[in-house]
Amino acid sequence: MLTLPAPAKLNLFLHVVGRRQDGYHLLQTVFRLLDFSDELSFRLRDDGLIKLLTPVKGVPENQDLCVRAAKLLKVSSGVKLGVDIVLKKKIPMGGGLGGGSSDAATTLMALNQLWNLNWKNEKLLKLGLQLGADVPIFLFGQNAFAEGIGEKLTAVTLPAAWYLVLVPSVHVSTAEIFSNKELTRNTIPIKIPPFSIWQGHNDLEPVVCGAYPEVSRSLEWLKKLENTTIVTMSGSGACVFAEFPSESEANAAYASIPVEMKGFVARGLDYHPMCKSAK
Ligand SMILES: C[C@](O)(CO)[C@H](O)COP(=O)(O)OP(=O)(O)OC[C@H]1O[C@@H](n2ccc(N)nc2=O)[C@H](O)[C@@H]1O
Ligand SMILES: Nc1ncnc2c1ncn2[C@@H]1O[C@H](COP(=O)(O)OP(=O)(O)OP(=O)(O)O)[C@@H](O)[C@H]1O
Repeated sequence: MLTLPAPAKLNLFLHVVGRRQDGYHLLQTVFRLLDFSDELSFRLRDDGLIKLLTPVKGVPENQDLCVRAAKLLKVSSGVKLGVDIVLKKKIPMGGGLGGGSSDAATTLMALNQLWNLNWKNEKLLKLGLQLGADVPIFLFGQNAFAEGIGEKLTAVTLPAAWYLVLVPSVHVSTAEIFSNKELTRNTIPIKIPPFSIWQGHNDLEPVVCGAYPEVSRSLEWLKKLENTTIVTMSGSGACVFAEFPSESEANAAYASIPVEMKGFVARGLDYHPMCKSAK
């Protein structure tokens, strides 16, 4: 068994700067990888079948992003092998933390190894984008400024930081938020680095807060905390987070969350845990 992590991400800001003709939105965002991961295990099969031994509740096996990733790589590479996958989910689903996309990226990297394909990272990145706009960042393997629909990536160095992430108990559909009439799509594009991560905002946040009062309440609660450097929503929500310069400040804030709120503290990473540079 090959066991590997699939980390979560945060969008430190998320600007919607336009819309493509196919309806996809042009974004500018900074992705930060988190020390908070799903765990995937892979066992080679020589009968060519792709099996998820631990189906996720509510997600049919053939729609699970790791199964879709494995099937796409199998068809694209023409390999005759298969795989058994065991997925231990920890990242909240539909939370804006990119869990499904990260599972897909880890699957692509694992099978590239297990099936001896030796595909270059760039080729995997292109394939990954077919599965979702958030897949490329996990294959890129380090914090990045992203443009386009999330696939034009420039590495960025971010300060050490800890995050208190609140997980409202609502599921937000990314497609629904992007298609909302109230969404503004005209934030003025910023120049590629240098820029300040602290001066950004998330254009999807007012739309999600309008539709889901629990997200709004969680955000308001975070905004009252002291010593935060960023307070915003990640991706299309529902998760919201506060950034702190130290672990003790993040833990102190976590200790004070009201009983009805759920969350966790995680350290910001510099690299994906599967990246050589991370070791
Ligand atoms: C909001 C973010 O999480 C920010 O990182 C991503 O842009 C979303 O990435 P994702 O979850 O991988 O999204 P996808 O599975 O590619 O797209 C889901 C749906 O969201 C909408 N969508 C997504 C990304 C984008 N740049 N513009 C869009 O309009 C499209 O309607 C699409 O059908
Ligand atoms: N392995 C998987 N893990 C989580 N969700 C999956 C998986 N495979 C498919 N899905 C589907 O994808 C949807 C979005 O999942 P995910 O947890 O990646 O959302 P998200 O964090 O909001 O994504 P993003 O930040 O990329 O918008 C889920 O509601 C689920 O139906």
